[in-house]
Amino acid sequence: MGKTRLESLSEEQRDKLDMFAKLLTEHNERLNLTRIIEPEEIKTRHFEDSLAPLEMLREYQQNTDRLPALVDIGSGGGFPALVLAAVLPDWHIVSIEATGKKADFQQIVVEELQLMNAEVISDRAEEISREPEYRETFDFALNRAVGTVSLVAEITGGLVRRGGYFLSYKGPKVDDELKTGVKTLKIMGFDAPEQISYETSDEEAGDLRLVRAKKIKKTPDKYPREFKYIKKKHLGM
Ligand SMILES: C[S@@+](CC[C@H](N)C(=O)[O-])C[C@H]1O[C@@H](n2cnc3c(N)ncnc32)[C@H](O)[C@@H]1O
Repeated sequence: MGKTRLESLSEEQRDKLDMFAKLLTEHNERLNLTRIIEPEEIKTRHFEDSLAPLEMLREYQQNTDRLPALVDIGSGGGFPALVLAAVLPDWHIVSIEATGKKADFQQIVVEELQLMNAEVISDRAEEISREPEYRETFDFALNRAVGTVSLVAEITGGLVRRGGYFLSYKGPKVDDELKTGVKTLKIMGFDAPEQISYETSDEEAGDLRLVRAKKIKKTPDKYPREFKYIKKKHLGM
């Protein structure tokens, strides 16, 4: 394999990620942020994995004359949102996390790493998705390990501007999820999704894929529904 995504970062960016790993280890026992605690695993399974769309995001940035914005929902201990914020200083990065103590930890990371481009919101993504301030404003809406494509598409679809993208970090089970997910994405205003395989230097990581769909139409105002309805019956089922 050529240079890993981590090796291609600047020394300053790698120092920030080292500081992030230290904070994660220090706070993990009290907050139960992650089961991944070995330093090498934090590097590959959290940092390198979070950086999977880095080239795609850089390319998108080169083709826009605005400062781009990205939202990550259900970011837990800050993945992928704050890793991307540490290496993409020109992007405005919003991290939405429902559990208050995890969002508080992320705020500590933002302050310690001086991530001026990052904003942490302690709330449910479907609530923020209905807010006019955020509705249809993001170039990318990301999610990793939050729920099925259908569930996250309804929760985040309304946050994406036309021409922007839905992006989900997934594994081989996604083929099954996409049976309903494709329909949900269409209802939310997206084109048919594509799958992009990627690797990290963790040889046991298995089959890793990014699912990406482009927003081509405005999301109908009635979505997302309240969470109890989303959970009861996925859109597109
Ligand atoms: C399994 S963790 C994944 C954390 C992180 N994305 C990662 O990959 O390490 C899922 C997180 O999503 C959060 N979450 C679940 N539903 C959410 C929602 N509707 N809005 C915001 N956060 C949500 C949970 O609180 C939890 O921290």
